Amino acid sequence: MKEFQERMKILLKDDYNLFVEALKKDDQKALYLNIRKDNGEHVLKSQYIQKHPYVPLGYYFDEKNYHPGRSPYYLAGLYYIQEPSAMLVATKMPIEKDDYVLDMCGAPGGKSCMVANKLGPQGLLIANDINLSRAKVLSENIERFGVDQAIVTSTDPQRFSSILPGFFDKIILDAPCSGEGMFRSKDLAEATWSLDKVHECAAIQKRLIDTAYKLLKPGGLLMYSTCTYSVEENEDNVRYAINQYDMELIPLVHEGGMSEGIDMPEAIRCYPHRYQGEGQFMALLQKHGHEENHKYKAIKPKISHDVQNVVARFYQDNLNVALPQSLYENNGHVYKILPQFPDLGKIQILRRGLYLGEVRKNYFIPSYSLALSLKKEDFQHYYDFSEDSMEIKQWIHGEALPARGGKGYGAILVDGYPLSFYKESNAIKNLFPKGLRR
Ligand SMILES: C[S@@+](CC[C@H](N)C(=O)[O-])C[C@H]1O[C@@H](n2cnc3c(N)ncnc32)[C@H](O)[C@@H]1O
Repeated sequence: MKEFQERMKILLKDDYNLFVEALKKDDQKALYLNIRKDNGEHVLKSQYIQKHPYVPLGYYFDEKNYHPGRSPYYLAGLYYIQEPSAMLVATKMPIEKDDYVLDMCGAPGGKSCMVANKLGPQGLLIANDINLSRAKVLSENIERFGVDQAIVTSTDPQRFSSILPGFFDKIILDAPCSGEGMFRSKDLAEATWSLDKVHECAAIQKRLIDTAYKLLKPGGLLMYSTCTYSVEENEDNVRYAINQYDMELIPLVHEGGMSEGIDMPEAIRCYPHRYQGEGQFMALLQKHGHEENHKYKAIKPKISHDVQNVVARFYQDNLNVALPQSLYENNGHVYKILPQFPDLGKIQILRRGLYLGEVRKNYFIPSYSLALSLKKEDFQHYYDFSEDSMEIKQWIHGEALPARGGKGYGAILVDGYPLSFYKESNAIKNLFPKGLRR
């Protein structure tokens, strides 16, 4: 780590001591609200939060006194907990409602869920991570946010190149990196850093830039970001993109505390002694060139009449919303797909749009994600309990509740926000996912 410290001294000059002091402090926690949930701010404990100055829907919170991650509101998808500098990446990415967006290295999903906050019904997000177990977490977070314009995949992004060249309006490349921006004081004493690692990461990042360029539409935007300070992994790679390809650096707006890139005023660097958050780098690049003539295959609805009828009957008997127009069934698992969803061939897909639930024999088991994508008024039946009620504690623990005289499927709500489905007969049977119970 001595070598890392020497490099930081050269990089930061007079600021180095301030930087070392800042690393002694606890890291700052933050969250942003899910735009799909009305009035989400009211569920936050106002005495422990502070509005993030530059992130719409973003808040810092006091982790010593407030644990929003433990609240049932978290399980109801009201917010995403993310490091405050990392939040800037998707905040600074200009996203239009009907954009097709790829999050190449998406897990656990902090940027993907914020992109989903900005997309409209015609938009598309492909959220990918090469690592399957991390991609599963990404998929769970997309589920919790009730997103229906997203496909979650786990593949080497290079594999998209033959299927979707020139397809995306926007790509976020939040690259795997040496992670220097996440170090705290104690890390400085431990040998977890090496220059070899920096060079290894820089090489991987260049290959990811190559792929991103192929996948972008002419005129499309690439947000390149890392949580590290090394110039090799940041400005050098941005220069590589500009020199190697027909790409232009688009200036990002610097707000209080954000620093310029090294000899690159268009880019943003965040340092813990200047900005309330960890280390972060981001730069926005635009691909030049003319419209290319590629053909993409859209995924077609695929469901048998019998299965569709079972799902339709469930909607009619229990919900106040129409059955989605395009459904896709895979071994009894039913998804709502959208016309803009491309056919991804043999790429491993973890989530193909909104997962509605499973048809077994001739009945339908509605999913947690369906519940979280709906509003209170979309259910014909529900029981609404407060955040700190015994019923909500029992529910999250996986217990059934005593019957209250209803029949069939409905939603358990926490202060008006759907948390999961239940099935009532002689008890209120718990359909909250087993893996999330606590
Ligand atoms: C910095 S993290 C991404 C954080 C994420 N964007 C977020 O905001 O929650 C980098 C991710 O890149 C993934 N990764 C590593 N190599 C990759 C590759 N070649 N292609 C795609 N993802 C990769 C890692 O599994 C890791 O989850």
